Amino acid sequence: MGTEKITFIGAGSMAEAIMEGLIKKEKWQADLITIKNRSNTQRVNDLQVKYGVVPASTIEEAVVGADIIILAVKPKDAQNAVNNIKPFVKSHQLIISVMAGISTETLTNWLHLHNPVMRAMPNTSASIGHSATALSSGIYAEQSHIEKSLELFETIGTVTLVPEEKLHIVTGLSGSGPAYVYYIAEAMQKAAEELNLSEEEAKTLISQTLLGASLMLKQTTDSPIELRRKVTSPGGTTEAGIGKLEQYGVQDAFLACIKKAVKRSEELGRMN
Ligand SMILES: NC(=O)C1=CN([C@@H]2O[C@H](COP(=O)(O)OP(=O)(O)OC[C@H]3O[C@@H](n4cnc5c(N)ncnc54)[C@H](O)[C@@H]3O)[C@@H](O)[C@H]2O)C=CC1
Ligand SMILES: O=C(O)[C@@H]1CCC=N1
Repeated sequence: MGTEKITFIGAGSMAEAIMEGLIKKEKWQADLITIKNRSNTQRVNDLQVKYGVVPASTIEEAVVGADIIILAVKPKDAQNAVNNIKPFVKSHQLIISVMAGISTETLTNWLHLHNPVMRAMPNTSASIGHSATALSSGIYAEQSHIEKSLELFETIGTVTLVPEEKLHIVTGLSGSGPAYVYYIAEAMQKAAEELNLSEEEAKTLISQTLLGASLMLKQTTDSPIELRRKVTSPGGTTEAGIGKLEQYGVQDAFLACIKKAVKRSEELGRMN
C-alpha cells in the first residue's frame, strides 16, 4: 500500500485513469490523493464523489504536503502549470510528468530547481490496472526516485524503463495505442451490425476476441505472424479476409499512423 501523498495537477482523462487504477486496485488510499484542475469545478466534484479523492482549492494547497506531484495537463498548458506550482515546490518532492513530448530537461529548466523529475508514458488502461507504462528519469532523479516511480506505475500495469529519447516512440505506440485497438473494435462492431448481429452479441464476441488475442500475444512465445498463421486455414475464411486487408494496405496504414503519432510527440516537445 502506497503511503506517499500524491497530487495531480490536471484532472482530465489520464489523471482519472491513474487514480482509478490506484484506488480500485486498493494500492493507494483515496484520501492520500489530491487533485487540482484549472477550472471546471463540476469535474473536480465528480471525481471527489466517484473516488473519494481530495480536491484542492488553491495550487498552494495542492502542492504543499505532497510527496509526489503528477503533471497531467495537456502539453500546451504545461509551462503555465509548472509556473503555477514553482513557488510552492519543496526540494524533496518528486515530480512525475505524464505529458506527451515535453522532456525532463525542459521541465527542469522551467522549474529552475533541482527536484527529481521523472517522465512516465502510461495509457488509459491504467484505470483497470493494465497500463503499459514506460518510464524515464531526469538528471536529478536518483535510484530511490526511479524505484518509487516504478512502484507507483507497477500498481497500474507493466512498466518498461527506457532512455528518454525513446519516449516519443512509446507515446505513438502504446500511449496512443489503446485508441488504435478501439478503432479496430469500432470497425468490427460496424461490420457485425451491418451483418445483423445484435449490439450485445457483437460486444461480447469482439471484446473477448481482442482479449483472447492479447493474452495469446502475452502468454505464448509465438510471434504475431505465427499466431496469425495458426488462425489462417489454407483456402479458408481468414485467408479470404486478410486478403482484403492486404488489398487496402492496412499494415502500411498502421505503420504510417504510428510514425505520424511519434512525429506529433516530437512536435509537441519542440513547441515548448
Ligand atoms: N489521454 C491519454 O490516453 C494519455 C494522455 N497522456 C498525457 O496526459 C496529459 C493529459 O491528457 P488528458 O488527460 O487526455 O487531457 P485532458 O484534457 O482530459 O485533461 C487535462 C486537464 O488539465 C486541466 N488543466 C489545464 N491547465 C491546467 C493548469 N495550469 N493547472 C491545473 N489543471 C490544468 C484541464 O482543465 C483538463 O481538465 C497530456 O499531456 C497527455 O499527453 C499521456 C498518456 C496517455
Ligand atoms: O493523444 C495524446 O496526445 C495523448 C498522448 C498519448 C495518448 N494520448
